[in-house]
Amino acid sequence: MEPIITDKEKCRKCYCCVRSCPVKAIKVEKRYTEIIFDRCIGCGNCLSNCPQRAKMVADKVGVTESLLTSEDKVIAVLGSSFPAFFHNVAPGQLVAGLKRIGFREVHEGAYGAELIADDYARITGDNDRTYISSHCPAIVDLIERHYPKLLRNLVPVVSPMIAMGRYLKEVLGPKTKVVYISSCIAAKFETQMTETRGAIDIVLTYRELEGIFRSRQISLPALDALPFDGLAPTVGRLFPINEGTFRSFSMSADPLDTEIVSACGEVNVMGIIRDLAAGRIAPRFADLRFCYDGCIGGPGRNSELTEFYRRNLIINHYKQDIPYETAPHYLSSREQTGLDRSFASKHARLESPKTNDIKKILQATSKYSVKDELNCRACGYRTCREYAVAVYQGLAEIEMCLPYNLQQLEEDRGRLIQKYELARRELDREYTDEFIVGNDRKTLEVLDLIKQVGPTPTTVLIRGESGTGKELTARAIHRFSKRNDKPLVTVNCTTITDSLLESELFGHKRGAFTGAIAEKKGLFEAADGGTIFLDEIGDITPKLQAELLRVLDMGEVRPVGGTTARKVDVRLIAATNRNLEEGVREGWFREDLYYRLNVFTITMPPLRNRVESIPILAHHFMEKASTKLNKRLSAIEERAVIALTKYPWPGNIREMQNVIERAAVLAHDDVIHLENLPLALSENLAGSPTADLDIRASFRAERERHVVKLEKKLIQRYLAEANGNVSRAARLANIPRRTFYRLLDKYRLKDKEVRDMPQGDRQ
Ligand SMILES: Nc1ncnc2c1ncn2[C@@H]1O[C@H](COP(=O)(O)OP(=O)(O)OP(=O)(O)O)[C@@H](O)[C@H]1O
Repeated sequence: MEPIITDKEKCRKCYCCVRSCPVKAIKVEKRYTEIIFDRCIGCGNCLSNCPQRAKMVADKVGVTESLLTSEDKVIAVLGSSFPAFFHNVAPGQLVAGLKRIGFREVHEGAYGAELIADDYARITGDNDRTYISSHCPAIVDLIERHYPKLLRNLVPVVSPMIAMGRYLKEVLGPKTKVVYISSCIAAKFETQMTETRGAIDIVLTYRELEGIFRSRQISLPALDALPFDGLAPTVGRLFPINEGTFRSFSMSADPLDTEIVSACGEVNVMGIIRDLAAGRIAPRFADLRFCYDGCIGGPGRNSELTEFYRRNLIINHYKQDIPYETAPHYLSSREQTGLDRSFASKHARLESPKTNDIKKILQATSKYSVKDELNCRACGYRTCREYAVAVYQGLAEIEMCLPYNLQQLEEDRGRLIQKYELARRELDREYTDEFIVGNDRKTLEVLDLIKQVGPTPTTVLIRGESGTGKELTARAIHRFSKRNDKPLVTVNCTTITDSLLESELFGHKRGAFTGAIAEKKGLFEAADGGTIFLDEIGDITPKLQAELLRVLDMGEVRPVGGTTARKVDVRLIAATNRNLEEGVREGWFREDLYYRLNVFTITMPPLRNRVESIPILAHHFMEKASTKLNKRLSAIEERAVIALTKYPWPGNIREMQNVIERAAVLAHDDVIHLENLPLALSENLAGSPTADLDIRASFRAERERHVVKLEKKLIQRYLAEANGNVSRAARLANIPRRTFYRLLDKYRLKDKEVRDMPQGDRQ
């Protein structure tokens, strides 16, 4: 099993591991990130930097436990940094704890540094080439996997850990099992290498060992100290701290000596390795450790302690007299141990992209020029180009680019808003689709015009005061048209600013104006095949008028910032309450557009000219209000109807609808009374000289109301008797089917069957 594992469920693809990996050994999969072990150097950065703890050390506790219960002689070796981890207990108590869990002997790994000291001094004294220390397994991996050119510069000697393993097996026999305990993750990788395999059986972290003590309920401070086994190290105990190599190997370390380079920590080490590989520097010896603060800063360190404190703990341990009980066989065998090692190139070469490949990848993430390359590092790579190379090599994904993602989201948002708007408009149409109510001559004339012009492709201009039903008429025209299965897009030209209206109607290209970060389709395109209703057309700018004329003349739209036009098939219905003729005379409305619009005009009469329809409209709005307010209103008091008919209605039908809704709210019983109407209406009625007229009007209104109710009930009854079959219901009623449909429409009795019936059947 690989030493580091990924919990795929926990990984949230935040790219922290990608960002912190010095050799980009992380592959981004669809839902998680994975380590590429051929490239990994075991530095453990991905472990320390994963906020979700999705990257974990593969647990070696289980195998250690079963080894301890076997017949084998199992020896524990404490890495030289152990005093900087187990700082609350005496070293002897730790030894006692280890023996309690079954280790036969406990050694200090620091002795391993002393084992290799002579070889180091000898080899690095030979100045035929630059030597790079090989005691840090992450450095060895770095060179073997990424800088094979420097292989010959590595000191051909094993690390202190491997030296200890080989030494112990030499002295105690090859069947002895050695468990090495340290803060180093790369050590776990090192034991698996062909060149070093067999020396150490298991590498545990200090934390894993702590876990074993906990599970066995062993409290170290409560134990009596026991002596260490084997040979006691001296200067080797200083090995884990920064520059400890020189003390442990008895080498001189003059800070002014440019022949010797000593560095620890990723940034420093990577810089030196690059310099060495490029031949920029050629010291006699480069002592390198990948972790900051040396081996006391390993990924498995005690991070509750500061570097300074950890360092002091090591120095104090070095100065202490630690009890040892050395068996005689340890005193003679040291000379025989073979401590040399070889290195091999494990360089897994990834295919390098060509300039054109990089360009294509950059373009796929909307980077068309150098200016677009933000190098923001959100993806984990230092530059957009490094990231593009990783995408090419299959290590990264296009979706990792944050600015690109944001742009995509913005585009999607734009598309969704547009879809939502269309859906909302359709829903509005579905649920508020109203029929034109009124039985006065002028309303009937309007209905006739709608029926005539509806099925034609003709542009219609609807004129009339505000609230007279212009939009209702536009909807009715669309319903009567052959396009009624396609969208009706309604736009109020005064609700958005002129510049936005243009892009709203015709769309825009990316970068057409500040904020146009993505291309957007316009409403004309959204209405393709259907109808667009431009309300308040008298208020659009001359520039927009020109564009509109172009759409009407050529049947094509040109997006803002675009050079090419797109064909659209849209029927235009426009409405205005402004005097366009005056506009033409005064120059604020283009004459050519005026003539283009004024092909078929429907003028909506103001409510004051359709007084006859007021009672029926009032009842219609009362029913609407009942449904909306969930009230059972059944009548409007006679006096109230008269007051409604006498009022001049400056706000037309909309105003009346609002008045009735307000009255419906105020009504205490199921009748709207005069008192429920606004004062302006009731006062208008008081002392009216036309009382007779009022009574006549009220009689007509009452009769109309009763007739309407009766008619509706009859239609419902016939429909029920015919089980919803309209043809049969019409036969039962002995009226033409078409008339029956008209009545169904009038009373909004469009049951499911009627709706589902093909259009032709309804004629
Ligand atoms: N003949 C009618 N029958 C039923 N309801 C009507 C009628 N005319 C208008 N309405 C209702 O009155 C309200 C105003 O109508 P509409 O929005 O069509 O008027 P408009 O002339 O387009 O107004 P504006 O000029 O302010 O845009 C709507 O709720 C509409 O349903």
